[in-house]
Amino acid sequence: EEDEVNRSLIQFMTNISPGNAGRSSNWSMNSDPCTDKWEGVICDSQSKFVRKVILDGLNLDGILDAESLCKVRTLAVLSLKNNSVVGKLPEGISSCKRLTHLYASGNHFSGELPQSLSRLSNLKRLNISNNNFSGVLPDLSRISGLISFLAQNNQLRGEIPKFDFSNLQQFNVSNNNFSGPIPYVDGRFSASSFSGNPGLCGPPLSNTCPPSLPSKNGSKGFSSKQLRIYSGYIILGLIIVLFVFYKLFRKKRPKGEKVEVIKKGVSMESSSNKPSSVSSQLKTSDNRSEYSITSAEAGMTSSSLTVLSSPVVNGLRFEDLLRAPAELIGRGKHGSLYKVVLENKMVLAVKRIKDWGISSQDFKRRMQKIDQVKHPNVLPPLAFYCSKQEKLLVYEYQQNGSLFKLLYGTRNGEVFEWGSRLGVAASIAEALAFMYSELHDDGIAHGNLKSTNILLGKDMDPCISEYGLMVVEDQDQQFLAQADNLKSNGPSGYTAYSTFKVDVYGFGVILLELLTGKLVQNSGFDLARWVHSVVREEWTVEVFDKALILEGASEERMVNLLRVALKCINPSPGERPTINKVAGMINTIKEEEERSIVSI
Ligand SMILES: Nc1ncnc2c1ncn2[C@@H]1O[C@H](COP(=O)(O)OP(=O)(O)OP(=O)(O)O)[C@@H](O)[C@H]1O
Repeated sequence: EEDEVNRSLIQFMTNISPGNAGRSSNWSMNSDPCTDKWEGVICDSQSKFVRKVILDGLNLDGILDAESLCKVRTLAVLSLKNNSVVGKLPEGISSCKRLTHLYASGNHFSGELPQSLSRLSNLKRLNISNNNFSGVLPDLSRISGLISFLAQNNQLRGEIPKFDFSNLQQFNVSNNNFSGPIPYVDGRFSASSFSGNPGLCGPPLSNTCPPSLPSKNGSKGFSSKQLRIYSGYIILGLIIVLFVFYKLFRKKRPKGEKVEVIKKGVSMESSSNKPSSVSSQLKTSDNRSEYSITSAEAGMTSSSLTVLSSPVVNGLRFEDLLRAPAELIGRGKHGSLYKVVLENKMVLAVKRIKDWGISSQDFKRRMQKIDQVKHPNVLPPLAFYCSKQEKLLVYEYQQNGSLFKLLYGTRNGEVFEWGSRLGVAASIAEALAFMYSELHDDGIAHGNLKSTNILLGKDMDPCISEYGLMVVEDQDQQFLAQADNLKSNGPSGYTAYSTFKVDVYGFGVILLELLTGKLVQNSGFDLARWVHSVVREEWTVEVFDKALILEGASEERMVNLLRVALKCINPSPGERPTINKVAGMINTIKEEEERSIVSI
């Protein structure tokens, strides 16, 4: 494999300097790029893996052969500043999956940027300024970790993608042919980042955008906002009519009959005789079920669905949920999860909670409390339904799956590299610290923290789901029993306090999973014990995920994170650090990591 790296690098060099201009002298097949210190090649501290290729200002006048270069799978930094490289930035650049820094400024690159560029999910800095690039930009806003994008002095056109400007430290697209409104830049960038694009408008430039054209299928002069308002009235009217019908209708029904939602194979706990008015229409295919309910019941039940503050599902009604096709996608200890596709194509995840002895009032209060605390890395509940028999929670469905799947599923050749893992750990810890600071007095912790409950958002940002839905997992039963004893004659809320400590344990297990890539089945205990036993022998790389070692991740920082994990899974809850402390420790590691990368 080493030979392959040598051959690939030399092939790359041959293509980028066909006339031998500026070719570094000591690249040859019978030497080693790391130990023989090839000019422009920088390796990891143990001289095992090529990390950076830096060939600035060498009059290179060939093409960028990404296919060869990207065979060096450990490459993180490519810098070709101020040469005369020609041709396109090739589609194959996306095979350099670990690339964090790509500097191509000051060359003669031309043509469109490849769409595949947006798949370089680990990219932090991208500089393509001072070239002849043309065409529209790929959707680089998908790269969530991007902190610098410099593209000034090209001939790029089209609209500027909706970057998350709050994450960007550097941004410049001046002197191109971009057009249309500038996305909201959060006051972070000035006109100079956008100037020299005659078609661009809106702040921070001083020209205002022309009013947008009315839509073609002209709704007789209604704006979409007006339309929404009017349709809201119509829906409200319908609900009132339904309600009146329901009142009239109910008088004729025998007393005591309960309305029930019946789903495939899962009949409701409360009564076994199905009321005649409920038809249960079930599809036979596995895992698919359809709820069905008569309009009279729909009229009644709609009043019990509480839609929370998120604007995403404005006007959602219980009937909408019942009518939509629902697919069972998980049946856990605490209930089942359905994927529900609404008529308007919106996809929801509906959690049906099993056996939770909480009163409706307490449940409501709890959900409303949680709804008031918002953090970008915590999936907010959109709505909940609560009756004696049934507790449902509605979330937005997350297409990108869970951390569990990312770690253990088939990865399609995607790498989940060290920097991203560290980022995930830091984001979750920070989000938890924030939630706790807001919800501590109410004693609402997560309660069921594990990698299936860490979902990945659109930009692969981690998102904690099912916050506050559960009370406490098993592993601390002993401690909880003690806590309960204390509680009966001690300060109230002690159990709640312990729930936060249980979360810290759960978080520690997630850290272990990130570090080892090993499966923690249901208990989490085996992995913890195994790690302890390996670590007792001596600090060793045995425990770490092979992929991390191969990538050349810093052993020192992995060990530091392992130390944090071990503190979190301390068998005695009182000894575990607070999540604030944990977040602080992880951030320190992350800062060290970032310093080590940026220092080129
Ligand atoms: N909002 C969502 N969008 C997409 N997938 C989700 C969503 N919520 C959960 N999932 C995924 O669906 C699967 C089933 O979820 P469920 O919550 O039933 O399982 P669990 O977390 O293992 O069990 P439990 O929470 O009951 O202990 C999990 O793999 C989870 O990652």
